[in-house]
Amino acid sequence: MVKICCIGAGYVGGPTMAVIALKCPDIEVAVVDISVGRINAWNSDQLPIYEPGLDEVVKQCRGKNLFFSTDVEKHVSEADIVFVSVNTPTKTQGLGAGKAADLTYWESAARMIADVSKSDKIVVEKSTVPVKTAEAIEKILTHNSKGINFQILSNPEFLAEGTAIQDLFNPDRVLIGGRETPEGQKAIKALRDVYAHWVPVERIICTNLWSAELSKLAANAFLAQRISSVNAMSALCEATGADVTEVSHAVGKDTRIGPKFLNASVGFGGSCFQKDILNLVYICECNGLPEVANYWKQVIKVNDYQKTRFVNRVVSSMFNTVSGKKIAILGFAFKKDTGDTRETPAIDVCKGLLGDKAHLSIYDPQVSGEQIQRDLAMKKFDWDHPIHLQPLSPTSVKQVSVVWDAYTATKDAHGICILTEWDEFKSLDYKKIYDNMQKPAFVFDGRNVVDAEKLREIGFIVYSIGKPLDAWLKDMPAVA
Ligand SMILES: NC(=O)C1=CN([C@@H]2O[C@H](COP(=O)(O)OP(=O)(O)OC[C@H]3O[C@@H](n4cnc5c(N)ncnc54)[C@H](O)[C@@H]3O)[C@@H](O)[C@H]2O)C=CC1
Ligand SMILES: O=C(O)[C@H]1O[C@H](OP(=O)(O)OP(=O)(O)OC[C@H]2O[C@@H](n3ccc(=O)[nH]c3=O)[C@H](O)[C@@H]2O)[C@H](O)[C@@H](O)[C@@H]1O
Repeated sequence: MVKICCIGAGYVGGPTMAVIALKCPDIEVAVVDISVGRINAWNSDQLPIYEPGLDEVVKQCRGKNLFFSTDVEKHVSEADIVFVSVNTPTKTQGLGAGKAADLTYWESAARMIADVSKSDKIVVEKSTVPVKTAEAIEKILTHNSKGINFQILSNPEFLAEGTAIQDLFNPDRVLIGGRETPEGQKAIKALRDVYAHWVPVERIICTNLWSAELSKLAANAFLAQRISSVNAMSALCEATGADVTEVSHAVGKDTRIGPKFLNASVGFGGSCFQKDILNLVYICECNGLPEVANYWKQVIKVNDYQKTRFVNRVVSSMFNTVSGKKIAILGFAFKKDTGDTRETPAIDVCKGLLGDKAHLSIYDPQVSGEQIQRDLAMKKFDWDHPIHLQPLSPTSVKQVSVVWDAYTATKDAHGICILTEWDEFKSLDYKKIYDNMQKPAFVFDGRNVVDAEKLREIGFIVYSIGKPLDAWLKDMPAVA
């Protein structure tokens, strides 16, 4: 029986391995992690991450051919294929701080693999890494190998949170990069055989190592660039009276452009877009390509601009101050159907409003108060280090309360900011909410989820990203 071990039981390692176990009953899969809490949660009824459909997949295989364990060394030494799916956050200190990927966790995993291995292994980069990482990993493994043969493959993951199981069941493509030697090709075939249990072979793309590594960074950069493009347009729409939804629709109808990923928003978030683009920028700079670096940097600058623009819109609309005012924040996760808050635009928007002395009442159906408090107190880039290495929850940020339903959050509020597109925000009883708010009552829809016309009929002053402005808002222009 082929044995797989995955180092890192996070958002990628957990769901990916659960699906491999489900689709490949002839393979034994062990997911290992140094975080005892995370592994305990994977072995309980309350999984450590919220992902639609994940519970069922885990329930079907756990204890049969899927195991979660903290015995990292045992499972690595027994495995034929070792996936490495550990954090690759942005460096916070030293050379390349604020841009380069921090490969500390990857390197320590590689050294451990070399230490405990007694048989040949295929080592698979699942984490997103800088192009050429495989070369460094190869060096670590071969210099410490005691004669064991390691083949390195790059097999980046393209799943999106909230749809991880769907994406894994039916991926657009699986990408496998390896050495162009007979041994490298043999390793590629072994991994292709795993995916071929359920992925049509024409969707399994095999390349050289560097193409696979770079394709992952490129894919995330292209996706984020689309959002920054539409968000840049949203500012121009507000200035001209065009409607960004109509513009996106018209642009996306061109089959060369396509309709997906053209929703204007308060900004993109999530653990990867910013981190991976910063990493790409750093690699370009290191390779003497400042023009290319600046081109991609602009995607992040526009994203920051969009968040600042939103905060300024809120403050300027409310008579240029939110000091002492209650603002309800609906949604804190970086997108719907996940409890993940890493690099969520809500952090920057909340910090911006707190900077203007607002009182925030925050509601998100999947994010705990403790997490929100930690996020609002955390330093930039700390969020993507392993949980057990993150700062313990500090004292709560005063002026912030976290509540468990939208009606409590909005009671007596002066304004509402919608920052995540949770479906439930579409069907709230906005009449009831309006009646319980201070007047004039404002809604700032950072995700274009509400029916603005209906809300205006109720009496709200409504701001929707990239849509023609209410007369009130026109009179109070926001400067980003
Ligand atoms: N979150 C996402 O949707 C996606 C993430 N990625 C990439 O996948 C990688 C992992 O991301 P996530 O799963 O989100 O991270 P995560 O933080 O959820 O999980 C990583 C896990 O690795 C563990 N770990 C770190 N060092 C370890 C070691 N030496 N031995 C054992 N366990 C160790 C940590 O304790 C943590 O539980 C990153 O490179 C990310 O860029 C790629 C595609 C999608
Ligand atoms: O490498 C990764 O981590 C992953 O990053 C993204 O996945 P994810 O961040 O989970 O979620 P997305 O659906 O891409 O959304 C990212 C952010 O963009 C925002 N977004 C998305 C689409 C859109 O049209 N507009 C928009 O503002 C979302 O609200 C969210 O804040 C990519 O979609 C995945 O392919 C990739 O594997």
